Amino acid sequence: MADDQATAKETATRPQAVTMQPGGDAAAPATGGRKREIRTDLCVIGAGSGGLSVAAIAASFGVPVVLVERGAMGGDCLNAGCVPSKSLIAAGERAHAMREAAAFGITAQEPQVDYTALRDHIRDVIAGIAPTDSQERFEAMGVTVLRESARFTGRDMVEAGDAVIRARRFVIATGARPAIPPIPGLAETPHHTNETIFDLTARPGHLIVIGGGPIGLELAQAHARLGARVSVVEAQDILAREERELAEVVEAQLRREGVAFHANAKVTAVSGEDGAVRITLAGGGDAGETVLEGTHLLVATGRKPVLDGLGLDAAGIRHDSSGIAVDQGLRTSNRRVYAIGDCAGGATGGYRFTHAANQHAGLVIRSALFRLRVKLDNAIIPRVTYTDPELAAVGLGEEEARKLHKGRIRVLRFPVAENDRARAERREAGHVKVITSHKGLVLGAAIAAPQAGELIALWTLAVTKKMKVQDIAGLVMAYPTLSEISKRAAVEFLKPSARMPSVRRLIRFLRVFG
Ligand SMILES: Cc1cc2nc3c(=O)[nH]c(=O)nc-3n(C[C@H](O)[C@H](O)[C@H](O)COP(=O)(O)OP(=O)(O)OC[C@H]3O[C@@H](n4cnc5c(N)ncnc54)[C@H](O)[C@@H]3O)c2cc1C
Ligand SMILES: NC(=O)c1ccc[n+]([C@@H]2O[C@H](COP(=O)([O-])OP(=O)(O)OC[C@H]3O[C@@H](n4cnc5c(N)ncnc54)[C@H](O)[C@@H]3O)[C@@H](O)[C@H]2O)c1
Repeated sequence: MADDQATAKETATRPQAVTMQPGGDAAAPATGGRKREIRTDLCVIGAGSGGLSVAAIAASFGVPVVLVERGAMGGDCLNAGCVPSKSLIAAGERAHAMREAAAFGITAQEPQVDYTALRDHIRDVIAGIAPTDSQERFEAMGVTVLRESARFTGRDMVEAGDAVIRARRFVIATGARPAIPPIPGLAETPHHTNETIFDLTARPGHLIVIGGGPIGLELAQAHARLGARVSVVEAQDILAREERELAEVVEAQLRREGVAFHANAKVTAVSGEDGAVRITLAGGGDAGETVLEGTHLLVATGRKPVLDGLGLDAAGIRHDSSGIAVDQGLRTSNRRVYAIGDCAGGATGGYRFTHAANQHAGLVIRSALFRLRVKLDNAIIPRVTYTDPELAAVGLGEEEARKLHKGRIRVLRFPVAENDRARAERREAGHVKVITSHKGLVLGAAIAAPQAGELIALWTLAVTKKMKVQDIAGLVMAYPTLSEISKRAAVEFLKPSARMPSVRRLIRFLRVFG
């Protein structure tokens, strides 16, 4: 989903079209079919979250833009990522609520799940959002949309179908795809990734998920709630990039819901056919070898940038396995070319989120259109895993903060179980953890709680605006809301001062005045 698109009111000046020879050189002798040349200010490759945002904002300023997309408009987020996964998760929540209803005095029921109808729900949500990202909408904004594969043929030239595009600036936003690990037998064994799992029309009997990161866990919990038996196999700890104490909250909840975990396990072999897969593990809590037998296999072992066929070398653009190398201004080694979103490596730090791609888009606009100096700040990008409870974090974690601030930090916690709203809803697992400097500057926060993805907004503001935790402690939060958890964690910062003898002496002294 592209952000920041709604502002494109005026249509952009159209790019100029002329005819030229193959190979991209207007002066070259004709050697075959003629290519049409398009001269434009901005050429964006990829119409996913990042590319659409750049195109929409540039068009809203009347800048001529060519947008090249070889697949579905909207990219991964709309078609195989955020939107289908959150639609599936929403269905899982409904099923879970039916099973858990007895605690509220309502007869609990085992939900009957129709996976074909579930797939239709997912498709319907995608179809509802698709017009926002559509070719028609972007053309109406004045963007020239080419449904082709783009390839650099020179430092300032891209070929796309029968067009050669010469642009002042290029933005590469080609996204990422599932990274499939080289496990013996995996390539020959039927398996799903995020590109196919949302098309299931029957409930998996036993879904084995390889990869205990955000994708693996979100989909594991959703399918378990929809009635599938689910096992997760992970080479490291579960949600290894997050703080252990918070990842453990999520893991414990999934275990309670019946998900089996095999963490710190090595998959040594995969075999089988449709409906009957076998995974052989070494480690994972068992001394020897374990064999898991399942009906379906989902591979969620990370993402790799989509760079194939882009002709990066022809344009002098450096890249490696983490993506296109960019500096803090999102510029590649070719100064005319930026790279944003999931395909970018280097200074982006591998933050692969729709909102990170949108943030990149905003920076590129300032740099390419207004020639301003821009600088990425990864510390202000929140990350959320949409399990239940959700796990959200922003800024520095405890270990990182301790290192950077030479141990002079404060760690504040407050449990969800002491929040009245959470109690009323019987969703008491988790806590908020806030890291500050010894003077109270908010360095980071992490939350495992219901709606942690919403709650992290306050801490994202605090980190972005370099606020002090005392500012949060002084906020009036509506009662009863989950947001009170954040305030109560902030108040923890002030508690030691309430115990200071000097403060108590002052109160005793002030009593003298009546
Ligand atoms: C299952 C799943 C769930 C996710 N959930 C979330 C979430 O809840 N929140 C969140 O913030 N993020 C989430 N993400 C991540 C999010 O989807 C990505 O970070 C985001 O889509 C990246 O946007 P992008 O523009 O970089 O790439 P994409 O959206 O992937 O778009 C890239 C586009 O470029 C096109 N392209 C590639 N090469 C070429 C070429 N040579 N010529 C022309 N076109 C080309 C592709 O066809 C594609 O349409 C999720 C991802 C997955 C897989
Ligand atoms: N809620 C969100 O915002 C959201 C949701 C899903 C995905 N995403 C984005 O997509 C990215 C990719 O997600 P992901 O979960 O696929 O990747 P990830 O890299 O976060 O996690 C993949 C996990 O697979 C494990 N793994 C790798 N090879 C393995 C093997 N052979 N056997 C067992 N385990 C193995 C890794 O140790 C890792 O923990 C995320 O980093 C995130 O940026 C975001």
